[in-house]
Amino acid sequence: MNALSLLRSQFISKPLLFKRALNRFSGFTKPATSQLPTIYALSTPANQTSAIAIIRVSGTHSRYIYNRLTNSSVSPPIRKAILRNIYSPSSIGSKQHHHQDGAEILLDSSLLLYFQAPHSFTGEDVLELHVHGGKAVVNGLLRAIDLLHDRSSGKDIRFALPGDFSRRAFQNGKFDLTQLEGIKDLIDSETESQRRSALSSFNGENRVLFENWRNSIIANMAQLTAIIDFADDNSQEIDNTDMIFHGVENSIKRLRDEILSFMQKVEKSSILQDGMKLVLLGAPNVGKSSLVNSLTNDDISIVSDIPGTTRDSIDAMITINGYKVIICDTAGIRANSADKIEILGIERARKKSIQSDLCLFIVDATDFPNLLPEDISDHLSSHEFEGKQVVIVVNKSDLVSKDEMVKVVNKLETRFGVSYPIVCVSCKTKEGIESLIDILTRDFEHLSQSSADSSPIVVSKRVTEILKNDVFYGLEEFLNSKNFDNDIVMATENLRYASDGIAKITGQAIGIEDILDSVFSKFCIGK
Ligand SMILES: Nc1nc2c(ncn2[C@@H]2O[C@H](COP(=O)(O)OP(=O)(O)OP(=O)(O)O)[C@@H](O)[C@H]2O)c(=O)[nH]1
Repeated sequence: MNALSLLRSQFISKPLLFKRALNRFSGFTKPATSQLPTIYALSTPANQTSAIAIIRVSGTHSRYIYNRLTNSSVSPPIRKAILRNIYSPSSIGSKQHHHQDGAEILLDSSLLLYFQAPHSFTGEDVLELHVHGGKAVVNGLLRAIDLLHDRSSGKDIRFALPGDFSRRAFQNGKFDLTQLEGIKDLIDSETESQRRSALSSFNGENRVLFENWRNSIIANMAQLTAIIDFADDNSQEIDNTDMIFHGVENSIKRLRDEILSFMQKVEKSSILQDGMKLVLLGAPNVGKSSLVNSLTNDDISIVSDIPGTTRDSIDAMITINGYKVIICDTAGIRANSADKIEILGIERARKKSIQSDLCLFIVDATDFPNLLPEDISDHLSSHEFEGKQVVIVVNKSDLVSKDEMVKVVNKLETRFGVSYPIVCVSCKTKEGIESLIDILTRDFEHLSQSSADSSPIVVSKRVTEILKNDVFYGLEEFLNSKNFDNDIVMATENLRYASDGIAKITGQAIGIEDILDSVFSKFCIGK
C-alpha cells in the first residue's frame, strides 16, 4: 500500500464511516443499536406531582410494549397522537397487578406517540407515553414496563441510564457529540442568552465547522503524503515540491488563525455560562442595595437609612434582559471607617471591583457638590482600575430638580470626560431603570461578543480542552517544525494529531468509549 492510500485508509475512511452511519437510514434496514436492550425512563422530573409526565421507551421492543400495555395486537399509528387505556400487562405473573379474578388493572388513560425508526430522536422505534403526572401513575407505568422484561424470550428491556437516549442517537448517527452537548446545554440553560448559544451547537453549526477543519487538515496531509510517495519512487520527480510545501504551510496558518479566533470567541462567550460579574461601588447610603433590588425586584440586600448597612459583599445570581449576572453589592467605600468588619468589607469591595467584568459606580444626586468621596475618586483613577468597564449611576433623581441634576451630570463629565456613560435613576420611582438596563445589555453583548445578529459560541469544557491541547497544539507544532521538508513524516504526524483531536470532539474517532462514557454520564436519566 503506498503512503497516499495508507493515509486514505487511516483518515479519509473515518469521516466516511461516520457519514455512512448518518446515511445508513437512506436504504434503511435496522438501527446500529438494534441488538441493544430496549430502554425506558421517565423523561420529565422524577418524584414530582404534575399534570402530565412523559415516559419514553426506545428500542426494538417498543412496539411490543405498546401492544402489551394497550392490550391490542395492531400496530400503533406512526407520529399520530392517540388516546389509549393503559393496563398492567395481563400475562405477567405478578399477582399484585391483577384483580383476584385475573383481569388486568387499568393504570391510566394516556396520550401515546409512536415514532418508527429511523425517524425518531434515537434512530430506534420510540414510544412516548404522556401519562397523568401523579407519583402512583408514573410508578405503576414504570413497573408495568419493567414486568415486560423477559430475557428468556429475548425481551431485554431495562431502565435507562443517564444519557442513554442521547447515546443511542449518537450511535445511530443522528447527531454528533457537539450537537448532543448542545442539547444538554439547552436543557440546562437558565437564561435567554444561554438558550441561544446552546441552540447554535444543537443546530449543528459547530459540527459543520469542525468537519470542514478536519477535511482541510486531511487534504493538506494528502498533499504532503503525495510528496513522500514520489520521493519513494525515484523514477518520478516533483518539480513543484516547494510550491506544495508553501501551499500547505499557508493553508495550515490560515486554519490555525481561524481556530484561534474561534477559541477566543468561545472564551468570551463562556461568560454567558458563568455570569457577568457586576459590582456596585459607591459611598455609604447612596442606594447600592436599593439599586440591586430595583434591578431584581427582590429584597436580596438590606435597605436602611443607616450609612454602612451593607457591611460585606453579597453575591446574587440575577437575570438582566436574558443575561446571567452575578451581582455583588459591596460595602460602601470610605477611607476613615473605624469598624474592623467594615474595613475588611471595604477592602473586599475594592478587590471585587477590580476582578469584575463591569462596575456600577453609584452617586447620590443629593450629595452635590460632594459627589465623589476622595477615596472613591482615587480608586477609580488607580492603575489597577485601568480599562475597566464602568457605568456611573446617579441615584435619587426624585429628590432633586432638573437643574440640580444637570449640575450633577456636568460635574461628573468634567471629572471623567466621556469615558463612562452616566445614567440618572430613582430607585424609589424606578425612573431611569429601563435606560440603565439598556446600557447594561449593550455592555453584556460587548463582553460576550453576542448580539441579536451574532450568536455567541458555547462549547463544552471537553471541547475547549481538545481544541487547545490537540488541535491547536498539533497545528502549531507543525508550523514550528521549520524544516518540515526534511522530515515530512514527522511533520505530517502533527497534522494527524490535530485531525484526530477534531475526531475526538465530534465523536468520529475510533476507540473513544471512555470519552462517550464521560460525556453521557453528565446527562440526566430520560435524556
Ligand atoms: N428618595 C429616594 N431614596 C432612596 C433612593 N434609593 C435609595 N434610597 C434610600 O436611601 C437609603 C440608603 O439606601 P441603601 O440602598 O441602603 O444604600 P447603600 O448604598 O446600599 O447603603 P450602605 O449599605 O450603607 O452602603 C435608604 O433609606 C433608601 O430607602 C431613591 O432613588 N430615592
